[in-house]
Amino acid sequence: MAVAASGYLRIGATEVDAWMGFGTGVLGLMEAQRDDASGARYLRLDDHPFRLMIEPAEADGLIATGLEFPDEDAFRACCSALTAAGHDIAPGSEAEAKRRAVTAFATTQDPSGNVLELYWGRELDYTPLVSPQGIANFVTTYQQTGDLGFGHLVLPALEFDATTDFYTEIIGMGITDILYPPGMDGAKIHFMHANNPRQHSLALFNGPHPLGVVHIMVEVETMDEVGRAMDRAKAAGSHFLATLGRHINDNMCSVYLLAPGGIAVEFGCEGMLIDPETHVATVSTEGDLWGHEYNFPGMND
Ligand SMILES: Cc1ccc(O)c(O)c1CC[C@@H]1C(=O)CC[C@]2(C)C(=O)CC[C@@H]12
Ligand SMILES: [Fe+2]
Repeated sequence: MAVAASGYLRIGATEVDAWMGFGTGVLGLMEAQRDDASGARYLRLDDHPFRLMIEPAEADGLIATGLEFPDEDAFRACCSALTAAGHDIAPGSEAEAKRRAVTAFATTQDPSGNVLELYWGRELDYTPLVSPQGIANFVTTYQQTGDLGFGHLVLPALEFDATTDFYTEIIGMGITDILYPPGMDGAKIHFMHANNPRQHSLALFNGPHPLGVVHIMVEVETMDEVGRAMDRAKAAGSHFLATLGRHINDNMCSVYLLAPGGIAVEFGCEGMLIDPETHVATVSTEGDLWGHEYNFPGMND
């Protein structure tokens, strides 16, 4: 029943071209050409046909998170467990599955209302990944073969305890660590891993977020690629949501940028891996070894 990875994100954008310009020009992701009459555009990080789907929308924000299951049995078992626990779940049509390049998927919501697409059987893209910014590799695999997923995301979870139980008991994630961020009274973050070594694939924050996602993260192999992305972000006039810093829990050295429309994107390197089978959850009272000075829009006005 354990989920394999955070596979893809569907992002709604009021200005799709601007998002694509940021995705390719600043983040260095590759645009994937796919037949799509809806005006959606696609970004690749690896051999998955896309990891980010950027869709024209009335409002900016996260539309859905695609969670990958290892096979049909695991996918069906999770769907059955959701139904048994009283959650609404809607099967995706064949055409909708084709658009996502998956064999089958089903849509549901976690108890805080975050939309999830559970899927299995992705059709891979064999054409070489060519980053428009010359990034050799995004970190989505380990030991050549294992899938680490696209990166990670943090979802708002007002129903914090019920949502945590939903991911650990039904989706099959494990708690990696729990953070009480210093200076944020009552704030709590649950970092959770899927059945792969990425330290966290999905985290829950016990507050609201107008965009439906607190941030998303993509990882590169070297500090130089983080630095080069910072130069491109500066040249493009992107807002830096946080300065360069290194997290304690996953050792990630990263910077946070704002994409057009406002979604925060963490861009980092050197993320630590864990053994999902044997990992023991810990509790942190600090988020950073150094850096990550936040500058939320309007904070210093
Ligand atoms: C603390 C931490 C560890 C690993 C991560 O990948 C990571 O993103 C974080 C920071 C999480 C978190 C956030 O996303 C938005 C703003 C937050 C709530 C803060 O203001 C402190 C912690 C931050
Ligand atoms: Fe993060």
